[in-house]
Amino acid sequence: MKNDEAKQQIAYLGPEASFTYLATKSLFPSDDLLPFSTIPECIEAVSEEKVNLAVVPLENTIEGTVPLTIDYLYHEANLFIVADCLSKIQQHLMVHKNQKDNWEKIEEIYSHPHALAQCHKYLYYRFSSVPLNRYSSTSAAAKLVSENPDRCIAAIGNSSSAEKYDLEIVQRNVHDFQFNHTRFLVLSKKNMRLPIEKSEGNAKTTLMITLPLNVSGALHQVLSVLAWRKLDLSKIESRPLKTGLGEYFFIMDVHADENDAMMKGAMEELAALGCSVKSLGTYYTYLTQE
Ligand SMILES: O=C(O)C(=O)C[C@]1(C(=O)O)C=C[C@@H](O)C=C1
Repeated sequence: MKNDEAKQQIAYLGPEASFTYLATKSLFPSDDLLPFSTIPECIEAVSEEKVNLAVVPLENTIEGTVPLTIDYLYHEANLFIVADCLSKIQQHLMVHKNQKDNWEKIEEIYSHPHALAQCHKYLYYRFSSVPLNRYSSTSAAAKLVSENPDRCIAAIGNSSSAEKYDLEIVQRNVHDFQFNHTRFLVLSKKNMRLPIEKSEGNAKTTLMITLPLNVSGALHQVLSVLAWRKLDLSKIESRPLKTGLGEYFFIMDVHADENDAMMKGAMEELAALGCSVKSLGTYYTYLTQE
């Protein structure tokens, strides 16, 4: 990412060597990267202007949405997406070097819940009686293992965290499906676009839409508004409004600029139909190295 001004402060889900760190480092190689322990803390840091930007995971090809990110963006924060990026995810099983000959007798496994879920089949068939402990990130799990040389415990995470925390990788690529990618968002308080050197495809806009309650065919109307304008959707997902069962909001990615005449018209028409529509901004996808 080009950066002509002074160094920016970028929040990420830490500690160092998490998947989010690797994505952040690849996007902002010469900025100040600040680790936070949870996704909400990253989002709040940028909302409270303690940092310029935050990088958070949004969705994964195996496990789907990271609900905390979407829900926090809808219910708690007022931020814009200024770029997104796709990273290849390879999960490895790692132990303390003192335990490398005992790894088949592991007593507990730690990792981020999304990472554990990406390795569900492997863990189920190989370590069915071993407790799986959800931890704040894959790198936090690796750090925990490094701080407990006498315990026969393992972490699941990437090879950078094995290197950083001096662990032994005992099984490589334990994720259940080979095509494993996570999409990360770069969030800002300002609605702007980051200048990106290696971007892929056209601009994309993320919309959060709430339908009028109890109107039959409301979702069909929303889709029609986009369809007749030939606005291409690449994602649609519903999440609970948290107001009652059966009440949802929708997050949609539309392949168009929010300033295009067709998008402006669509947003006006959606509002006229009684929907509440919020644009999280127009941005480009950055390609990280495979
Ligand atoms: O735990 C990490 O290393 C993270 O950066 C979080 C996270 C996630 O929330 O999805 C990021 C990418 C992988 O999909 C697994 C975990």
